[in-house]
Amino acid sequence: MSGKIIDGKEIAQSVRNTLREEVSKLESNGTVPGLAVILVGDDQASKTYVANKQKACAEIGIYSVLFDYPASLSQQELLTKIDELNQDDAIHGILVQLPLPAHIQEKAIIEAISPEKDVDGFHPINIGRMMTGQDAFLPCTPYGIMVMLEHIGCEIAGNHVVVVGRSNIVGKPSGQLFLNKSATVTYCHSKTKDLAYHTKQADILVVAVGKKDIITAAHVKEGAVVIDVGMNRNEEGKLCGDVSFNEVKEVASYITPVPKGVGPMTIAMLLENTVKSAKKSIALQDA
Ligand SMILES: Nc1nc2c(c(=O)[nH]1)N[C@@H](CN(C=O)c1ccc(C(=O)N[C@@H](CCC(=O)O)C(=O)O)cc1)CN2
Repeated sequence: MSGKIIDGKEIAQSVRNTLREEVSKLESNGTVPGLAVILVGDDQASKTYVANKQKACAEIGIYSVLFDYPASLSQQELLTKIDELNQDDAIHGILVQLPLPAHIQEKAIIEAISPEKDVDGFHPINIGRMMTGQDAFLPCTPYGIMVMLEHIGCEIAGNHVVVVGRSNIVGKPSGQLFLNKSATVTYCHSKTKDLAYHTKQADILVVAVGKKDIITAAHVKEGAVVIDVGMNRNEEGKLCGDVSFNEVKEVASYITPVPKGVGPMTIAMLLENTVKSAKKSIALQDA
């Protein structure tokens, strides 16, 4: 079997096309969705992601404003800016690009963002809402994975999903979203004994570890759907995921590539959350 490649770039484009129409309707009713993007420090990859997020906003008519700070910014200065943005009616979403410099506590920053503007879906209130099946801003990468699977018509209920990785922004919430859709979910991590035993049970395998080639063909059941969230560089400096793509695609029924797989979906879902927040703010004004 040779797996079909899930084209994240194409699916993200179709999400953006739908959003462009929604933004134009909002605009004609006097609301321009607004996103504040906060970048602290000089991390090159973060600069690229932030630039891509702003470009995607511009393409569909979302107003975005960048606050680009040096790594020396204090935690208090950042908290003050977030407080100001929480109160700014032109801003519907606030995004603080991660990782932050070591002297700034990620938890304190995430918790300072109003849950109603938390378009990254990282605030404990949104995580709690997601866990209890309430309406919430969903974390963009896990949300993007669900949209990709829906796009290919992948059955979730009753299927066994194995998530490799337990980060707060990808692994843990991905498993929860699958559970919400009635999958049987197993989490694997650095202390898991016999990783291949578990991953071979997966109908859907999600890999978010950040280690090149951690998943090979020997880890994958014939016909499984494989979602690679890894973002690594190989010996030649080229982007690659956590999955040995060339060999696993021969075993999987579907597989996401890196690049042009999950990454573009992360940005598309950020736009989706920002538009959702703008719509909610209008509903609140009208109530
Ligand atoms: N505040 C946040 N910080 C971080 C998040 C997040 O969702 N919110 N996720 C990651 C980084 N990330 C988004 O910020 C992200 C990573 C990768 C891509 C992407 O489109 N990748 C491309 C390749 C890009 C390249 O050439 O370097 C692809 O896969 O095709 C988008 C977003 C950590 N921080």
